[in-house]
Amino acid sequence: MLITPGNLLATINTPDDLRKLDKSRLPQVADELRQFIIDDVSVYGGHFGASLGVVELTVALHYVFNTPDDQLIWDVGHQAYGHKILTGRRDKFYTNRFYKGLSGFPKRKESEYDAFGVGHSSTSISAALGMAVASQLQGNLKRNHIAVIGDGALTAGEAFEGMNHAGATDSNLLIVLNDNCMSIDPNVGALREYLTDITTSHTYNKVKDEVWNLLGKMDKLGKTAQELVSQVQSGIKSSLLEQSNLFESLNLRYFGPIDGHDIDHLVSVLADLKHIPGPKLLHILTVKGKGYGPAEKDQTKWHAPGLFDKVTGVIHKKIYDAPQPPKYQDVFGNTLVELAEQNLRIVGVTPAMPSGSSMNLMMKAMPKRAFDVGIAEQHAVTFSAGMATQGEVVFCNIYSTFMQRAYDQVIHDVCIQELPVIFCLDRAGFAGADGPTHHGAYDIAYMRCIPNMIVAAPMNEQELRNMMFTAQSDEVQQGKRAFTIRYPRGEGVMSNWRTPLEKQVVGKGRMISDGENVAILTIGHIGNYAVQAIELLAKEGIQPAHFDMRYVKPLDQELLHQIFSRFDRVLTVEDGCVMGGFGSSILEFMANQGYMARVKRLGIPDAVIEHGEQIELQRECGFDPQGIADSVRELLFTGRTITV
Ligand SMILES: Cc1ncc(C[n+]2csc(CCOP(=O)(O)OP(=O)(O)O)c2C)c(N)n1
Ligand SMILES: CC(=O)[C@@H](O)[C@H](O)COP(=O)(O)O
Ligand SMILES: [Mg+2]
Repeated sequence: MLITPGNLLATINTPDDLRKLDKSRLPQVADELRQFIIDDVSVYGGHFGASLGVVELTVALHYVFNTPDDQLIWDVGHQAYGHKILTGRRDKFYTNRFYKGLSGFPKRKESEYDAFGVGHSSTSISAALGMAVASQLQGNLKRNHIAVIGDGALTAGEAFEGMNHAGATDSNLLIVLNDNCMSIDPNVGALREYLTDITTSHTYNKVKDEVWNLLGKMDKLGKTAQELVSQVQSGIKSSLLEQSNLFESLNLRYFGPIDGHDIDHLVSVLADLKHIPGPKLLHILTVKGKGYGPAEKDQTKWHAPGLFDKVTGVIHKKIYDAPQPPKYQDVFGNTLVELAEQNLRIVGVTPAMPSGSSMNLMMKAMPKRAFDVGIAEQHAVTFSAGMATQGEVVFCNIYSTFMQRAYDQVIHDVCIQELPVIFCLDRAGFAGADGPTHHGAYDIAYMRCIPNMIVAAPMNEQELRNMMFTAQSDEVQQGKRAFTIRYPRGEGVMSNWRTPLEKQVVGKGRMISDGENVAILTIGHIGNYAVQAIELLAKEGIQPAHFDMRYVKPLDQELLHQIFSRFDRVLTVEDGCVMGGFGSSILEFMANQGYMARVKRLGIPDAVIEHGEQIELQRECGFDPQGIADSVRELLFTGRTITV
């Protein structure tokens, strides 16, 4: 179903159409754009509040700057729906985040207006600076390079690395700081306090007024904006602006704060800034969810609300006849609180995903022992390591994809120092509609090669609880190895999941069902698909055996010896990259032990797998229940696959 645009929006197929309009018509464009986003997301889903908050900014940027020649980069990109709609993708927008449809994030392959692919936060400044420096090297001094970054994304180290470098250049870079005082959950940390102070400080507002007054007189005075700005700045040389403005201290000219919903003012300010060379930062204040009451009120819930009734603001909930399994994240959150009540040394750490990881349960129950550290995965890991040196039992929960940011910290700060930090990697496997930037594809491969690291994956909720229980036990903590537990986005399989906690033997797998001719070895939740595949095969009289290995590292060697002495056809299944993953670990075992067998490995291939529902992507990669059954048939009835 196409969403019907308003009359004016319907005439805008590219930013060129927008730029032909009189400035007085821009508020109408913004209103229609906002309505279009509400209409679309209510029916098709996706990220919501962030895009509503930057509607005016989006229109103003495309109006003032000469996109796509001017390079516009949206940090994270979850707020770029308006940008997509104005840049030729309005009629396809109903496919946003669907299998084979538009990506939910800017993507270079999708449009020339998407200057840089995003999804993970805080890359925009570095990328825009790289482009700006390249433009300089190529003699193009006119091109503008704009990074739009949120206050949440600004908490990450990479944003500061970019600003630190930018301030030492004369590159043509504009950073627009979109400050809405929110990350997904409320933004945290000293920087948030600083931005609030700067927003409310009389001194800054006075300075800001002086700058804008002068810029406003630019035409009459016949001076260049550059001259005027330096005039203002030299006038206040030793003032508070230079001494204590964080951005000024980094050599970025600071402008603002201004109202990011006043489109008229935004356009004038951006038009002025366009003529000011060098690195500069415009601080705008916006409201996440702007223009849609419920989203303004509960900004966390409306970050990505799912489908909703746009008139009543009621978010649709699926109705089931029977109790449904909980999400893995909730099993994690509840079990953590349960464990922390008994073990007073337990602490929790999340980098900016309290709701997404359900760490918010512990933050609420034990506010002093659970920490949201901002979008700062590297810091989260080293901070955890620091606490572990003092005997704290740390559960550091990071989405698998975001843990990629903190790889050095895992090796250098945790494993080399033999610190038993517990990493709970949520969203392991396909993330679904968020797509390749968010798939948790690589964690098995990147964790299992690190010394002093245990890697486990639960097949169900009970297993997750038991793995958490095991990881925090004195015996395992004293073993001085880090402990990774990976589990997927979404629901488990047990409606009655509050099972008694039982300690596991680290590195022990289990047989799920016995069979003949083929052994299926699985790791984690995907083992449930093997169970379904076996049910399908049973109808044909085929009965493979199934083993849930539980631990990728250490592998259950005893069980593997039993398996390879009985089976010469083996299928491994994982919801992670095949290269270097669980299946590879089985091949290594075979090579080391001298076993010969036909082995087929199912998992995520060496390719970028796009977005779609998890099951669609698993099907594409051949490890949905049907695909697993097909592979068993292939091992049984067709030629060789892999021989070691
Ligand atoms: C490296 C990384 N960590 C975590 C996330 C998850 N995440 C996506 S948006 C977001 C909040 C961003 O806040 P902000 O930049 O202020 O943008 P807003 O949503 O407020 O517009 C977070 C934590 C991410 N995309 N990348
Ligand atoms: C844009 C971003 O990175 C997050 O909003 C992400 O989409 C959250 O994913 P979940 O919905 O799985 O928590
Ligand atoms: Mg924000």
